[in-house]
Amino acid sequence: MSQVVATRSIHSSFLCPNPGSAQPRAENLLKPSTFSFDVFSPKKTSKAGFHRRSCQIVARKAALPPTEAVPVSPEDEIEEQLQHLRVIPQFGDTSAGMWSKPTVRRKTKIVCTIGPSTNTREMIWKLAEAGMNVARLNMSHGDHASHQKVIDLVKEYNAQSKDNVISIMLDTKGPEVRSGDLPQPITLTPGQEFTFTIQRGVGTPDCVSVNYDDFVNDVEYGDMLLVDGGMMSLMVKSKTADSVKCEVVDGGELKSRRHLNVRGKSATLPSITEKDWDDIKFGVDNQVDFYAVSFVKDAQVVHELKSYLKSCGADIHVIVKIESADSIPNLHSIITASDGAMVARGDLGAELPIEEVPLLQEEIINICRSMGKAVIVATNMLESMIVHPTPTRAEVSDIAIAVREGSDGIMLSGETAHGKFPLKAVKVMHTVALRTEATIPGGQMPPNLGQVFKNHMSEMFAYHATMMSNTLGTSTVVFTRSGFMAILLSHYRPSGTIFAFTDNKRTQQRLPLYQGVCPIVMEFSDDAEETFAKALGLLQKQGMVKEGEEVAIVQSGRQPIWRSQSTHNIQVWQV
Ligand SMILES: Nc1ncnc2c1ncn2[C@@H]1O[C@H](COP(=O)(O)OP(=O)(O)OP(=O)(O)O)[C@@H](O)[C@H]1O
Ligand SMILES: CC(=O)C(=O)O
Repeated sequence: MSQVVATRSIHSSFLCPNPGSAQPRAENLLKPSTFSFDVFSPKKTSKAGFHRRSCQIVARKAALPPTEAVPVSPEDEIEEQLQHLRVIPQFGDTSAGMWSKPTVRRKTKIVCTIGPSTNTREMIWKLAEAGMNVARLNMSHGDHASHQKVIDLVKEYNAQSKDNVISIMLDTKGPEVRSGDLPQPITLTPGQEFTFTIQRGVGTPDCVSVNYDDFVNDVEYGDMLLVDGGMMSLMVKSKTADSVKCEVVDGGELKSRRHLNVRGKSATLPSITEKDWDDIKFGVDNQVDFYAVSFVKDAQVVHELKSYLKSCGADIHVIVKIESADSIPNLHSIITASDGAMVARGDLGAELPIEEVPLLQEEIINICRSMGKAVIVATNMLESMIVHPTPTRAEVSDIAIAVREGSDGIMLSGETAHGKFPLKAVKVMHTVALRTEATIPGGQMPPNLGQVFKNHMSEMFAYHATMMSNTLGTSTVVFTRSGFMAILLSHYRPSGTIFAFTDNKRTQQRLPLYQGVCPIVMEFSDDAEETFAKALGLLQKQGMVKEGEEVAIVQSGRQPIWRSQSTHNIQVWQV
């Protein structure tokens, strides 16, 4: 087995699948003068019989003479392995084997809103097996008892599942403005006069209550009011101290408790209402994994929530929902303060002109990718599947675009909450994402590579592990306590799966949202090699890797597990 060693540059020896402009920049940013690299090429057999045969790259801070050595040995099997990665899955592919589990093989993660169609034990199990990675609880609907039941079921699923884990995301109601209850739906016709009042309990054919006292102050003559994100629209004509008189522009059937937005304006309500704080506390008590915070307008609210969570010792990550017109000028600071963002296209397309939505989607994904934050694209992704068993072509294209743009997650709302075909919707999303991913070249780097994380050494190792696994066509195995290194690797979007081993259940629970990460909980022993061998044995037993396959093992990150404080390394092991 030949082994070629390059001694000059660690980068020039790697075959970059995407030799674009990011490469030279990456080299400059990531080439530290104070680190050295060793390659250990002899074939070794570990205690458990695995071969650590290809190479081991180790960096120690200024501890070794400044020589650099790296293997550049695309071996005979590599083309075969790359071919394997290029295999294009077909609709309904049920082939067993190393990649048969949808949740392992697909990289883009699926978020499912749980509601009346899916809140049973049977449906949670079926959704999980069909490919759900994150269960979303929408606090605009249901009560704590119904959400508690879902949380308990997801936790029960996680406890019994050997190789799959579902995160729980609690989505706050936020300062939603809604119309009041009506005894029966009202038909609104274009040109008709219709009034919204802040008086409570009004529901007649020409006037209905709104749940927000400042509504009259927030709207002005000429404003366009949208019902249900634009299903109907009304132009403001005049107002009094307690009511707003409108003319119907686009008519339809107005039902009880419908969403109201003012085109181009956000309500002057706080992003986190009293109800939201109550729901957040419910999330802390139940140790959910993520909050999706509705109608965030500035970073201040994220800081406030994070300091509350810190004060209660809660390890829950914060995803900001970008859906408010006021959030757009503050996108950078809001996303910087958060752990990720959701492109909440429903309200976003109501508060802003609808043609802005695809542009903002791309911009938000790019900002998140460049900051190493998670990003989810949400709403209407398979809307027609609420009532039909097959999607429209436009919906399929919409999923493909979100995947190509590099979203970590894609979300189903009404499709799984109250739709007729929740499982089919998940399967369509899975298949479309998988098919699209098969066409994306590996190694597409975020634009400001090397500048995001202060922990430069970990970033460099994430970069090199990605290059190495892409070149050799291997998966990556990482050992992580906080999840940091797995998230960092995901940020580099390696072609193979990132198997993230952790001894922390909370970390395992959080990682399913991240692109390409397959989290596995396992006890770590005091001996690194023994732990590596145990991890590979487990992957092999679950059919996630097969005998003879190579994997890149990364030891890096903020908190050393076995290595000494200043030593990081990448090894290639053969199963
Ligand atoms: N926990 C729940 N209990 C009951 N119904 C639910 C629940 N979650 C969602 N739904 C139903 O599924 C629909 C779609 O869910 P989604 O999360 O998209 O709600 P939404 O964005 O708040 O929509 P809407 O404006 O209709 O409330 C909701 O409108 C609601 O009818
Ligand atoms: C998801 C959500 O809240 C929206 O699209 O508005």
